[in-house]
Amino acid sequence: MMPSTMAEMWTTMGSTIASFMFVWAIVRQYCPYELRRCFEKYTHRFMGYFYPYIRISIHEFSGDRLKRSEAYAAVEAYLSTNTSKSAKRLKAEMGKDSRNLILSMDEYERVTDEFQGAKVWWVLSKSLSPSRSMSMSYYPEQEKKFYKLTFHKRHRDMITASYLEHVLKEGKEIRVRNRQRKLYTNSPGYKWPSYKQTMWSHIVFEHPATFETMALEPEKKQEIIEDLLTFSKSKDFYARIGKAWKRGYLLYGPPGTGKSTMIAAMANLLNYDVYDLELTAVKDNTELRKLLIETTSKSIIVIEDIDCSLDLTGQRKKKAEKSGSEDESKSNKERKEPKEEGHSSSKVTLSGLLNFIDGLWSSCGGERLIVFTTNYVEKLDPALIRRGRMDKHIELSYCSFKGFKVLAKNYLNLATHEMFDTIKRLIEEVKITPADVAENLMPKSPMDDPEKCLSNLIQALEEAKKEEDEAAAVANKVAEESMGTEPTKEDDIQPPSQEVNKDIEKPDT
Ligand SMILES: Nc1ncnc2c1ncn2[C@@H]1O[C@H](COP(=O)(O)OP(=O)(O)OP(=O)(O)O)[C@@H](O)[C@H]1O
Ligand SMILES: [Mg+2]
Repeated sequence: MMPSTMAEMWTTMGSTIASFMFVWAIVRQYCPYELRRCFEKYTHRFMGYFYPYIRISIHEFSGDRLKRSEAYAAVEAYLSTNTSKSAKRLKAEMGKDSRNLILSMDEYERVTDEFQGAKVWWVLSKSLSPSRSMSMSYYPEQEKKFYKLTFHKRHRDMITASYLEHVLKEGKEIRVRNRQRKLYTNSPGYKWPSYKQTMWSHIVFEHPATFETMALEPEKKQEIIEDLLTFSKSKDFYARIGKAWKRGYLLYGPPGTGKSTMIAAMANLLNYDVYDLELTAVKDNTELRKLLIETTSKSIIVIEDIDCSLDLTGQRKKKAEKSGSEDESKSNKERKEPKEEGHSSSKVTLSGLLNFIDGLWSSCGGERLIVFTTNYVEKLDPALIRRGRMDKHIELSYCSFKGFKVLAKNYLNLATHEMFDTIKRLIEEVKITPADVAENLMPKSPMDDPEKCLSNLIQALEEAKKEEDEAAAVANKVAEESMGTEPTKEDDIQPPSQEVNKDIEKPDT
């Protein structure tokens, strides 16, 4: 019987579609994967003739399977704030600073959104990867999640041109606002290949360091802050000059001068994640590249003690053999020596590392800082730290009086004090690291008042000065004696103990 009115025609069509949907739901539940795919294909073709709606899917992992899709993450964030208010089943995840819960729609939940008068529907769906039907599959079985956007075909142009752009833009902004920053590390226990398993493990990044609390010359501090902020706002500039949007920082100086602290301050200033890359745990250059691909935008990739991580200088082994006995005499305050055990397990080469920093892959993923730290800047291969790779070299050195004042404000809440004059005189004569100053300013018992802490510091400075003077006197005496008698035997001259800390060793020739 032919439908007599428009209303009847729509009803008939509606019930046909509903029947198809019902059959499809059964097929989806019980049929093998191949059969289901085939059924889906022909159903979609058939429905395409009658169905006035268009569907767009945004998958969590794209075909390359390497990286979570940015579009998916942006849609997820957009829906978490904009539309999940109308959803009835929600997922809750911990938000920024572990203070609030972020709600987002649960699987198969459907929400409605409106844009410029058009109604659209979002559903979070999932399908099974083919491996479920292939028992010999290489990859473990996986669920593939995707968002489905449905809208009427008359809105096609508007949705594809404006609405999707609006969703992505807003979603990205929400992600930056809400995201809990993370500290990642490359886990040695990771087994490759495993489908979609990330090579990084992470915890929440909660380091409290800021540039404000760092003991540093104010001008230097300001220069670094401006450099970082300029970088973070220079997307268009980098695009215009045809350069990947990344910047390399080399932080060098003796132990305890604030290199690691500065990395935390950088991350806090820019609101970036931190990837702490342990090079010795990276098997080879290929694995290094995979690690790089998995890092996200707005992040700092850190390689601490770069000179210890790999045989990057070509002089490392020779040095280690030669300086065996010297090392024993050095205090543990001195600079770290290379970790020999790392060399045997890691086959990462200098060229692999250079590629990591500025090869073709390094431009994937956007806004990134690469930071190296070292105690031995002269030992590094010049190719590794040349400008363009490590764009900014920052020396962190012993504590100045201005640096001390920052620490006194942080630790004792003192802007000025009569004992400051004595400290100023001593600190200008003695080489003391900010870490040592900080340690002396730290109250050791609840009874310790600021005066007690300041006098602890003065005592430490006086002792250090005495040691320096004695060491200098011994060195002078030895020098005088050797000049007066035998030809100079440089090996016999012991440098003053503080000087050992301070000077960066010259590379072997
Ligand atoms: N410039 C600084 N400003 C404020 N605090 C500092 C500074 N330098 C060091 N400190 C304090 O000393 C401690 C050690 O500093 P940090 O770990 O940053 O030194 P480092 O230069 O990374 O040393 P290493 O070369 O041994 O890794 C920090 O916890 C911090 O409290
Ligand atoms: Mg450090």
